[in-house]
Amino acid sequence: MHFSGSARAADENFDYLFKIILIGDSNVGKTCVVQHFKSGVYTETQQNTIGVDFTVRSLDIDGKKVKMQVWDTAGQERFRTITQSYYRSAHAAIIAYDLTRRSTFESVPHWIHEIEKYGAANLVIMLIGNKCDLWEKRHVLFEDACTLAEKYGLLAVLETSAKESKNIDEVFVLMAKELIARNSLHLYGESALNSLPLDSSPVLMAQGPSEKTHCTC
Ligand SMILES: Nc1nc2c(ncn2[C@@H]2O[C@H](COP(=O)(O)OP(=O)(O)OP(=O)(O)O)[C@@H](O)[C@H]2O)c(=O)[nH]1
Ligand SMILES: [Mg+2]
Repeated sequence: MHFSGSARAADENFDYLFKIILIGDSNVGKTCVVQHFKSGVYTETQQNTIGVDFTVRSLDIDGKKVKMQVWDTAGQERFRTITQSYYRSAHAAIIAYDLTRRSTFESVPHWIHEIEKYGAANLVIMLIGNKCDLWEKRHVLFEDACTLAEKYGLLAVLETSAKESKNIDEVFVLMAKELIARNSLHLYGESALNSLPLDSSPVLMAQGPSEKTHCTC
């Protein structure tokens, strides 16, 4: 198990700390997504993750410092018992599939059941379809992902590309905003309800924030 995050003293000042677990089948690109989020860099070949890797990046959301602690888990079956032990203390989960491999999308309900089994109640769940740069090899329609997200009450579906820098920061910013909103609700009770959107349907982003229904990447 590797721990790649550093906890320097300067990093200890923050308004919010959120722990996010990143799950999904092996080779869907979880590590590439996290590395891009951390450093803005895409590295072509990754080693399969062993156990769980730990990454931290702070975001500025409306003037608040939000520390995002991301647990990049191994998708390989043999590490399941290790990764399952991380669900309990996560605030949110991101499930990744590879939109060029249908089987990785068909595994998504399995990953949702894992969250229900091992995670805290009402964990925020987001779905990402990675490798949208390979649109010619697409085997999962964005519409199918939206249907699944609605069925399971997920927060959002975004199609991403770690390779071509598409929607990576958007995933984590959207998650941070949702967690801040929920945290405010917890702290301030019903008055905070007024600041939340009433529509609970998933946020759907095929590529950019302005394109909500189809993928052109
Ligand atoms: N074309 C393309 N390839 C990608 C993208 N993201 C990752 N890959 C490639 O997909 C392969 C798997 O990426 P990883 O990030 O190691 O996959 P993982 O989900 O972390 O796999 P495990 O650690 O085994 O769970 C690598 O060869 C990457 O270069 C992407 O956005 N586009
Ligand atoms: Mg990995």
